[in-house]
Amino acid sequence: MSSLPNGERAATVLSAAASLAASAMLFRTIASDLVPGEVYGYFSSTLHNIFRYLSSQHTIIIEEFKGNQGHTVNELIEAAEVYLGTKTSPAVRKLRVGKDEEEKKLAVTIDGDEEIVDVFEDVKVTWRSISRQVESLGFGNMGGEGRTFWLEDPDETVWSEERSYELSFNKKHKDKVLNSYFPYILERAKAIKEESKVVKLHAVNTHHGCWRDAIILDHPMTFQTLAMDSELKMALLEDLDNFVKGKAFYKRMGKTWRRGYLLYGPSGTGKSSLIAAMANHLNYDIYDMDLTGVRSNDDLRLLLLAMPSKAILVIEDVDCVVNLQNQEDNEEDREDREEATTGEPYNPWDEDGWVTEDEVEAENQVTLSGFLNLINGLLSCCSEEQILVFTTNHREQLDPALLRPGCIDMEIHMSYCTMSAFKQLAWNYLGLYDHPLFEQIERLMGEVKVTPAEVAGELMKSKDAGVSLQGVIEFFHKKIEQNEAKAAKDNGSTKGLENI
Ligand SMILES: Nc1ncnc2c1ncn2[C@@H]1O[C@H](COP(=O)(O)OP(=O)(O)OP(=O)(O)O)[C@@H](O)[C@H]1O
Repeated sequence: MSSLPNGERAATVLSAAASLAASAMLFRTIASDLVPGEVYGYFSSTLHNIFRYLSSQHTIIIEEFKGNQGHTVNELIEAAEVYLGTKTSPAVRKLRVGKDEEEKKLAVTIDGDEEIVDVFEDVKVTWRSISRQVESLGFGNMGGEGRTFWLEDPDETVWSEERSYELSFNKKHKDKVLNSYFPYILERAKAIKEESKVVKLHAVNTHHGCWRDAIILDHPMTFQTLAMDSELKMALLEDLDNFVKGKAFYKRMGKTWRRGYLLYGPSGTGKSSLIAAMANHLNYDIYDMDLTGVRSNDDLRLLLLAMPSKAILVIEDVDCVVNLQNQEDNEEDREDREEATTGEPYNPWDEDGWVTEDEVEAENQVTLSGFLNLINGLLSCCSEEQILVFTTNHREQLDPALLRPGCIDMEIHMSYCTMSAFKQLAWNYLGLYDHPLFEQIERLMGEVKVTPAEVAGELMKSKDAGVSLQGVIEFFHKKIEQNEAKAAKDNGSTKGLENI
């Protein structure tokens, strides 16, 4: 046992440690001074390889940028960030949280130097996030997609953060990690982003023949709140879900991964509401195309090509596009008219042998058959996972070409309000399952047709269930009276005609 007092003993220990460190440094300096560089390098890399060989672990590094210039953001690092954001544990001390307007949920990512353990098919993978400050000349990076920026002065230097991930796992699983785990992460990250994305509505910019900047579709309608025949609703939901899962099926059949629906029924029966419910259910954006506003087949082609997958193309009131349906007949009429005016056979060529401007314009006009040819030809090879929805209030006026399978695969009749639809509306607006006045309403519903929109309008007038339902009953009576008055008037005018 030392007989030195405590203070002196500590001083002795410190001075011994200092001299040991100094000796180690001196030894390293002498070794690197005396041993030639190549030999020193050879030994150190051999030692490193021996350690690597002896270790059962394999390490993969995922860097933020890839490519020769190192300016292309690595897709895998972004996918890893999204994926690891769902794998955080209380042990992770630092997280980055953000949300942009186009996301429904918060985006969580790990920040700084952190470690996360993930298990994939019994393979334990340890992730380490590394962030380091790098000096860059002429361009800067603020981290993340598209955040590389060029500086005005190319000689200016900025410091920016560069992220990377280091994964380690048992080396016997190297193939599994490369061939199954990474593709799984890419898929999962895509799905996580899809779940979080908000639904948007795109409309055509008729001046420029392109899609306008989209707006967020904040439509509350869902299949839970939509009032329609419950069997039809179930059938449609099943059809949509089968479509989403049908990639392999469509590929096997050699068919384009696309499904067409026709929604028909009177105004106010919920066709637009159903489209919103479909978009919310699938989380697909809506591309609302007014075909009469599309100037030419060329514009139409570009618009269709610009539509991504997971999209719903909506052509509303397709019966009103009557000119479009008859455009080919109109074309013949135009030629006949010109022949009658000029008294000469119709000639599409000018005196220099060029096709006239009128002719070019007429040729380029959008027609229904042109539209159908485009979606069956061009779209079928350039797109997938798209839904076409046509709506009409007058199914009987549609061109039979449109109703052929391959264009419209399922027809959905949106009918006047039925009792089951009424109950759904009463639940939506008043939170009612049942009420003594329902019986009277059911009886009246057998006497007169009302649309769900009309019923919804009445139910909205009061929060008091009794007052609101009484309002619906009065509405029914008024409608019956109006119908009777109209029938009497029509009857009167027919009798009048008979007497002539
Ligand atoms: N089936 C329904 N379920 C729930 N609400 C409905 C339904 N039908 C109509 N409504 C209500 O009525 C409003 C108008 O309906 P919607 O625009 O969907 O009808 P529509 O058939 O598309 O009419 P239009 O043919 O005139 O475009 C909706 O915003 C909704 O509040």
